[in-house]
Order: sequence, then C-alpha cells, then structure tokens
Amino acid sequence: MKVTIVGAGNVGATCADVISYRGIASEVVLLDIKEGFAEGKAMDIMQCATTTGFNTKVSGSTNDYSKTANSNVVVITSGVPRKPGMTREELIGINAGIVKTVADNVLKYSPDAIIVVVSNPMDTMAYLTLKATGLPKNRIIGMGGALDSSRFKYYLSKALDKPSNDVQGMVIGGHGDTTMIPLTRIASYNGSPVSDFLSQEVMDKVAADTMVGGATLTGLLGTSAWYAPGASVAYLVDSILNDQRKMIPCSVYLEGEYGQSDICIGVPCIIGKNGVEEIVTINLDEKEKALFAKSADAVRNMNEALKSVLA
Ligand SMILES: NC(=O)C1=CN([C@@H]2O[C@H](COP(=O)(O)OP(=O)(O)OC[C@H]3O[C@@H](n4cnc5c(N)ncnc54)[C@H](O)[C@@H]3O)[C@@H](O)[C@H]2O)C=CC1
Ligand SMILES: O=C([O-])CC(=O)C(=O)O
Repeated sequence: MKVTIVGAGNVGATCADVISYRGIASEVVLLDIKEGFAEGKAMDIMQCATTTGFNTKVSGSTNDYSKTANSNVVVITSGVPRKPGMTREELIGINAGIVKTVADNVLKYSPDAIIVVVSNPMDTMAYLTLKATGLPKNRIIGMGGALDSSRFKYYLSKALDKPSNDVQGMVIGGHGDTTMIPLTRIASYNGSPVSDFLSQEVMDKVAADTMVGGATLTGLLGTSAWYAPGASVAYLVDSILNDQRKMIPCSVYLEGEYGQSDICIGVPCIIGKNGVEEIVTINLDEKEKALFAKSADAVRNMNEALKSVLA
C-alpha cells in the first residue's frame, strides 16, 4: 500500500516516520516544494530502518508528482503553520491556494486516492478540497478530531492521575480554539464516567485546556506542534489502509447529520478502506447540540472566505 504525504515539514515528516516504523504502509512518498527537502527527510528516515527494524520504502520528491502515482492515500500537510498569538483561521489566505493546487496535482496521478487534509484551517481546507475536486464525500477526510481527542485524554489522564490509555473521550466540532467540543459528559475512566472522580470545575478546566491545546504548544514551541499531529494522521491512515473500521472523530461532509448540511466539521466516523464508511450519530444533550450548532456557524462563516478560491 502506498501513501503520499505532501509537505515534508514538521507534521508531514513525523507522519512518514510513524507510518514507516509502525509498518503501516509498504511505501511512503514525501513531496515538498522546497528543493531537496523531501529527499533529505526521506533519506534520514530510511537510515532508521536497520536500527528500528522496518521495511517500508520511504522516498522524497521535489514537486514531481509522477513519483506519487497510484497512491492509496494522500495526506496534505503543505502550507504554513501558525506562530504564537495567531489563530488557525488566519492561515487561510496562504493555505487555501496551496491546498487547492496540491489536491489537483495529486489527483492527476492518483485518481482513486483517499485524501486526508491536515493543513489549517483544517475544516475549511477539507471543504475546499471536496468542492474543488468534486470527489465523493467518503474520500475526503479532515484530520483534527483524532488529535484533539488525544489531547483531551492527555488532560483527563493528568487530572485523574491515571494512564492515558485507561481514559476514553472524544472531541467533536470544528478544529479551532473556540469551536472544539470536548465531550466531557461521556468521557470515561475504564467505563466509569469521569464525573465520578473529577469535580465540575476540574472537568471544565480540562475542556478549556483541550480547546487551546494547539495554541499552548505553539506558544511553547514558536511554531505549531508536530509529534502528536503526525502520529494522529498515521493512526487515521492505519485505519484506512488496514480497514480497521475504528471510530475516529474526523471532519467530513455532512448532509443533514447532526442538523448540518454543506459543511465539513468534526463528527465521529467509522474509518476503513473506503475512507469514511459511516458517520456515527451519538446522542448529544441540548447543551452539546447548541455548542455544535454554534461551532458549525463559525466554520461556515470561515468557508465564505473560499468564494474567490473556488470561483
Ligand atoms: N489538522 C491538524 O490537526 C493540524 C494541522 N497542522 C497544519 O499543518 C500544516 C503544516 O504544519 P507543519 O508541518 O508544522 O509546517 P511546516 O512549515 O513544518 O511544513 C509545511 C511544508 O509545506 C511545504 N509546502 C508549502 N507549499 C507547498 C506546496 N505548494 N507544495 C508542496 N509543499 C509545500 C513547505 O515547504 C513546508 O516544508 C500547517 O497548516 C499547520 O497549521 C498542524 C498540526 C495539526
Ligand atoms: O495549533 C495549530 O495551529 C496546529 C494544530 O492544528 C494543532 O496542533 O492542533
């Protein structure tokens, strides 16, 4: 199975690294516009093969899309990341043009690929990719919820003082500092509601920290995060390539689900060999429904900025 990752920067290269050392795909192509950069990242990753023991073939390409031919999955991470103090939404001016051009290019060589969109503002970039390519909605998946949920579980595990892998939780809604919805009510510690162990005040703090999880790291690092983002993309790609049918919150095109239409936004999905196999409808309470509607309004508002790109 072949995966192309466009953008060999922090997130793209980390994703290639995780995919190879976990043996998720037999072949990974990294492509970047910067001369020699993807080749260098691929060579560096390949020099781990004997020490970490993997057999995936990782190669790099400077903007030569013929090398990406017949990919099963294409991940788009090309574009610019935010700097401290910025929102993801501020990246739209630069990233929209890049994402559209990249999507057109990859489809010329991999017409059947499933596309995973990572570049920010991700929900709007997923919507743009869907509208610009005209691909069926099951083949465009925005990655955000996998990462936001892993951060939610991290903050819950810290509050509980228990291992992350004993915590279950999910974040839906937009992948933005104010649009994310950590579903605290249904989060659990090995099946028991976290509210059995944490006060409302602590749960509210966990939700607030989760929402600004990306901004916190951007403040600390000077650019946005990459280890957890790259690993989250690899987790999603694994579920596609190996038809695992995991339930993962992803930004996908809605046609009436959760009361929304003509928008890509984070909802729980079954992810398998066809991409989005199913959108799972979970019961939200009235407060969560209102938060979801507000989040969708904000994402839809952002999509308005695409008019000139899509014209
Ligand atoms: N959806 C999510 O959960 C996350 C999204 N992101 C987003 O992912 C994107 C990438 O972030 P980083 O890897 O940290 O940035 P980075 O700057 O390290 O890497 C981006 C790469 O894209 C390349 N690039 C730019 N234009 C290109 C084009 N036309 N064709 C091919 N390559 C091109 C650049 O040369 C650069 O190497 C950003 O927009 C960031 O906001 C980052 C983390 C999580
Ligand atoms: O924070 C950012 O800009 C990058 C991102 O989407 C994340 O790490 O969640």
